[in-house]
Amino acid sequence: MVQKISDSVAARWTVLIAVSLTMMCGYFMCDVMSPLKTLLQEIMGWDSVEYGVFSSSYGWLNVILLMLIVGGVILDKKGARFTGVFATGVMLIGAVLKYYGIEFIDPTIRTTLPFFGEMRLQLLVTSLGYAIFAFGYETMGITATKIIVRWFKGKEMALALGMQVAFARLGTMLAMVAPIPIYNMFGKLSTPILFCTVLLLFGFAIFMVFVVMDRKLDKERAQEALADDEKFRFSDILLIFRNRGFWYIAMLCLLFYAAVFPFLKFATEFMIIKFNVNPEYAGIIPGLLPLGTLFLTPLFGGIYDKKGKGATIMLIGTLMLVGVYITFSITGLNHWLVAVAMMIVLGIAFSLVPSAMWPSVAKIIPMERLGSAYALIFWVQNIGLAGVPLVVGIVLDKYGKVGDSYDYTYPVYIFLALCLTSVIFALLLKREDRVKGYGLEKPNIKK
Ligand SMILES: NCCCC[C@H](NC(=O)[C@@H](N)CCCCN)C(=O)O
Repeated sequence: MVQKISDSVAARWTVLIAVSLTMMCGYFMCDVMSPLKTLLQEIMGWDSVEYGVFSSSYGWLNVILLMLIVGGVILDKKGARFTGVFATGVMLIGAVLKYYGIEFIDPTIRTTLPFFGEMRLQLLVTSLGYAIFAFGYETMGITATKIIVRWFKGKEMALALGMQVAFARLGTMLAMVAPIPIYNMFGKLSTPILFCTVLLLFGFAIFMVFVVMDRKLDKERAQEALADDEKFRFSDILLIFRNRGFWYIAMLCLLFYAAVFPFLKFATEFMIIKFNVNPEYAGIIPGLLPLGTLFLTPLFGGIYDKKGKGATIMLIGTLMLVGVYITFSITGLNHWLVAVAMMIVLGIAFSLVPSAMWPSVAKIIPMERLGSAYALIFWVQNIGLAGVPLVVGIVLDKYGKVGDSYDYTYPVYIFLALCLTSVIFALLLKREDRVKGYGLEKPNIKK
């Protein structure tokens, strides 16, 4: 049998590292504003609703204009190399616009928009930048997943997917920990964004390593009769829509991720207000979450590969998240050690669910529809990623204002409701697996 470049362990792990590093830079940019929420309020005058509008702009293009689905189509039509370069370029354009908004636009200038009414010009431009960035970032997310499937199919795929998520968490951790020290060093709110933009440029360059190697793989594969298994087809969407297991996992993804990533957008301020943490170090506690997931996601992925129990792993993860938000909701529990302990539990939950969820999609949806399925799940998930921060911002502003500060009781209830509902979908998925025999409880590696 002819050896392909993807048969070389060194080559495929080089590809994984290159793609994961590009994504890591994207994850850093995605959450870089989160620890700056309080400073945005103090320096630029943004209130919680405005911060919520900014965070929800994540879905303006991806969800409302269905651009995430367009990203999936581009991926099919033009392939992973083109789409990766395109998506990283789009991320860069969005990042530059976001930087421009914060650095150069006077926060007092207001503009009037049809339907939306009056708003800060700075908020509008920064949000547009974030919306463009999010389109590139999510498109790159689907592209990265397909690249890993393409290079690792039949090999250590779940471990590779787990490693990519681990790199992603490193990016989120940087976003939690680095912005405030960078701000303190340079005294400007825009500098952390500039820092990320430069890193993204590095991500763009490193993606070229993949481009070169993948071109080689393409040449080798051209000699084989390739199955048409990586295409995005509109007809596939209907077939996926009829699959109940898909909906259970998509809803679980929507609810679970909506209870974690949007929380991180408010977590630094939450640590300051509820646990009286010094603002200078407040980002470090939420930063513990990605730190733990960094090591645990590949570990749990490996366990799923060898021992199975995917549906149970997801159920345990959602139950742990419920425990975290119940603890956060108890008024008297406000020692910073409780915050640290809960972040560790949250980190374990946030490793369990993704490590089992992403490989499980491949057991529910046949290979030829997997690309479409990932694009659709990302789209459903983006509804929560975009909508929940806006709802939390509005709730904080309407019902949580306490002088210049906020009471986070209602937002914690919102997050608790989201994860309680996710438990229901985890249970439904487990039952559907028993009925349909998807094999979610079976190991991925066949003996
Ligand atoms: N190979 C599958 C990787 C998915 C990882 C997953 N990412 C997402 O779900 C993205 N749609 C967006 C996450 C938003 C982060 N700011 C993850 O667990 O990160």
